[in-house]
Amino acid sequence: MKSSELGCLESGDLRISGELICKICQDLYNSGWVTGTGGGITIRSGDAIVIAPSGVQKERMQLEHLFVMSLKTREYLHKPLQALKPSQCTPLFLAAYTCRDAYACIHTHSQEAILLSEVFPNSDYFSASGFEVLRHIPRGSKRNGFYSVTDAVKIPFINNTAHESDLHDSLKAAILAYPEACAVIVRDHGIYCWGDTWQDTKMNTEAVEYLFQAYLRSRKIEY
Ligand SMILES: CSCCC(=O)C(=O)COP(=O)(O)O
Ligand SMILES: [Zn+2]
Repeated sequence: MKSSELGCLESGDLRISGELICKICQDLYNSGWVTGTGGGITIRSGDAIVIAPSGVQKERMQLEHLFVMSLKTREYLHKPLQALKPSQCTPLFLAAYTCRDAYACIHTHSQEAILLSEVFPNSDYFSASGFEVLRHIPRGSKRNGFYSVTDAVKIPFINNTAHESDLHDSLKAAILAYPEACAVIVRDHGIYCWGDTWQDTKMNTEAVEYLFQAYLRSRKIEY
């Protein structure tokens, strides 16, 4: 790959963000959260956002597969030379950027999100209290502080749709309705989780998914 074919991904913060997207997707794959091309991540650099391509094995992506879009104009500043399409998650990622001024957003296809959808078939949100990991989950943004062990976190559910992009309106409504949530659960599909930096987004995702695992295992012990 000639470096000139990378366009604005060739150097600087955008290259760093692109390399992070490829590396973090390997981490997410190893956690079982982005298998079978599902899931993904976007990272912002100023007004530009770096987006993964659609329908590819996210754990095997390289810089030359990525897209760069202007958050302001929504025009693509760079597209890969290969015939790839931007992730179907792009409209959902944009909702996290515009509604929460996020600096990154992760979409997982975790099995725990699916199991919680079954445990709470009619609830508007998932709620849990009494777990130490709550201290690692921000109240929407770390600017608002973090939950305490005795607080009850609320993470909203939205119903899944036939196409990822059809989730946009319900995801945006849930983000706005639950200002103290840093994630939304898409029933029988996965989660969208965001943060004030890429590090916070990765940590928030790990904390939320850990909470789901601990909650589900604690219920299994009850039985
Ligand atoms: C087979 S996964 C269907 C799309 C989806 O839910 C997803 O998370 C990944 O979409 P992408 O366009 O990024 O492959
Ligand atoms: Zn998905």
